[in-house]
Amino acid sequence: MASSGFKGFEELLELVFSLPSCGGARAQHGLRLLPVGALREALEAVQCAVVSAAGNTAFDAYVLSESSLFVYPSRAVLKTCGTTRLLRAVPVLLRAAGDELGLALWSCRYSRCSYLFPEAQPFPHADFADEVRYLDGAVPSGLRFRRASVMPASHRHSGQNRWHVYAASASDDDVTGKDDEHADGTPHFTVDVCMTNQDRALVRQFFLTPGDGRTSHATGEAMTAASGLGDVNPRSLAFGYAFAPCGYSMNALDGARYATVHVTPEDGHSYASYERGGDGAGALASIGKAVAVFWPATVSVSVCYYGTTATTSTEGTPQAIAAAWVWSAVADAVEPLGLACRSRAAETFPGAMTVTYQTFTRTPAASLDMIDRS
Ligand SMILES: C[S@@+](CC[C@H](N)C(=O)[O-])C[C@H]1O[C@@H](n2cnc3c(N)ncnc32)[C@H](O)[C@@H]1O
Repeated sequence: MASSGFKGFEELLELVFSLPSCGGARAQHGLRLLPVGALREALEAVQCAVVSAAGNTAFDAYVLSESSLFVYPSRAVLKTCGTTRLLRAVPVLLRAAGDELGLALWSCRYSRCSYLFPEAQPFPHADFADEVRYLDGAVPSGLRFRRASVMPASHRHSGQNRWHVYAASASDDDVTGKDDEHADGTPHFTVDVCMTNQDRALVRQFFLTPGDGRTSHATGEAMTAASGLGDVNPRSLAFGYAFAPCGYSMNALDGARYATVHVTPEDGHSYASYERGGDGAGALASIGKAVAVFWPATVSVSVCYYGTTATTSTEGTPQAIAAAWVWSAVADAVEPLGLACRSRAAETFPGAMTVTYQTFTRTPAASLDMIDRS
């Protein structure tokens, strides 16, 4: 943990592998067949550990001491925070997937917001240029389409949060056909919400009560229900975990869709994140509910989606969705909570991936009464 407090914004890594086309267990279960020892080695390199695990027919979900890991047959999504070294997992996972399962990397995506305490980060995380160099050296040369960017391109003011994205792909076409989530036609869409300066009374719910003799899982479950987080994605099965003396992490599973929430409630550097991967409409609709749980003074929302499969025309054919449509859907979810959009950006990356980024701050006229908690 950073000496100046928990660092807030997490970093997110998504690795997508090509599954064998010949059928069999490796094609069906892919990365889910990785030995426990390989996952442990990757997490040791990152300097975090599993505190809780769950799974369904589509994927495995792990709550970590520092955030979360999701393992699908062809995809690993690793989110970490604090002073972990997320990128150290890349060579370990690539080697294990190749040696143990014969799987080759198809695409890599890394993203993060500006750090609250960049000086507390270990190499290569203190500087985005170092992170990009590290990733360029770690991913196979066959991923020849590569791009790194910081959004928005220019600062409006010092201290403005910006979204850092690196993507590398074996193809410049839409990669979603490689993704197990698409086997059932579900489009690939990830929403990342970062919230700071939450309402103090609301985040007090994520402190343990002195003398509470329950387990971290039981208290986490109670926090999920009491905070309203359990209603954000009501169809999903949520696994909450309470840290001592405060802090909360939760993974939720709903078919091939995941959601994850991480809360640092300490005064002075309070932070919460909400991420949901899966279908576009459901993910966008859930943003407002997640923000309402924390009522933060500042919010940033990043949406990542793949070009041609995110929506369907009236004729039933896939069509690209415009970044402007995503901006407007995000604003419709967040602005009724008394937050106003301060900046927005959109860029395309290898693999026909589009990333949008918007920042919002609470308006002077906003009040908690604007939130419908029914
Ligand atoms: C739930 S994690 C979420 C991290 C979040 N992504 C961040 O960077 O702020 C952090 C919260 O759990 C608390 N915590 C307590 N023990 C912890 C531990 N062993 N590892 C990580 N966090 C711990 C921290 O004080 C903090 O409030």
